[in-house]
Amino acid sequence: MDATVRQFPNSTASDASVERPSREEAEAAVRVLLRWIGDDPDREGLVDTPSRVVRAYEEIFGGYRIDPAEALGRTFEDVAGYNDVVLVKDIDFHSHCEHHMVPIVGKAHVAYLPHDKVLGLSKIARVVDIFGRRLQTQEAMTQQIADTIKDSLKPRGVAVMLEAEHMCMSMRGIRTRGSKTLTTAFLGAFRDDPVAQTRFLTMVYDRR
Ligand SMILES: Nc1nc2c(ncn2[C@@H]2O[C@H](COP(=O)(O)OP(=O)(O)OP(=O)(O)O)[C@@H](O)[C@H]2O)c(=O)[nH]1
Ligand SMILES: [Zn+2]
Repeated sequence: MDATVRQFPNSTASDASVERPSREEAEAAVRVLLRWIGDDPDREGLVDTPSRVVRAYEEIFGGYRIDPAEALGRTFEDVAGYNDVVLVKDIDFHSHCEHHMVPIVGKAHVAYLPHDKVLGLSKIARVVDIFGRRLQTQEAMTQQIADTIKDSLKPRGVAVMLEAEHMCMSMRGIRTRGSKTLTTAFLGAFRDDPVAQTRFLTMVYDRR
């Protein structure tokens, strides 16, 4: 493994030191898949495809090499005593399901109740992007976003909702088109307070 590449596994159950194959090995694996689907990896249109796919994977799955807690960056305290909910909604995200490695496409809505300090707004979208660029289940991704904000910022509460279409359900398998899966994680002050949860959902669904 390239020792200069830091990796952050997507589960506490997996090992960060899992050996990383070389780029050549990864490209050879793509050639095998091209043959498996019935195409000819040596035809002109496909000769560069293995290297393109590996480069694309570096980007699409780049979230394993970024520490989400670090990405949240600095906090700000000078917000004139603002202490109410902060919601960033309609954050577009792409991920890939860990069962079929095909896309999950959706929106994330992330809110927290500050405890004296706030986050840079873009950093919330960055955390969504980092977890999205790993193999995921929607449930795990929802919980990971909430836990990262809770652990780094120590706010009074965190609420996360993801709504997404799973291409493994629309392109293949059951082939349901357009169905959406909704998942929520409510932590701290949101956890046992239906009023706070309803307020979050009202703010998310207010489309004016
Ligand atoms: N809970 C959960 N399930 C997911 C997610 N993404 C995909 N799945 C499901 O993972 C399951 C895998 O089921 P399996 O029976 O092992 O695989 P499969 O034969 O390909 O299943 P089908 O999709 O029903 O054809 C499917 O029901 C998928 O819909 C996710 O984010 N969360
Ligand atoms: Zn799937």
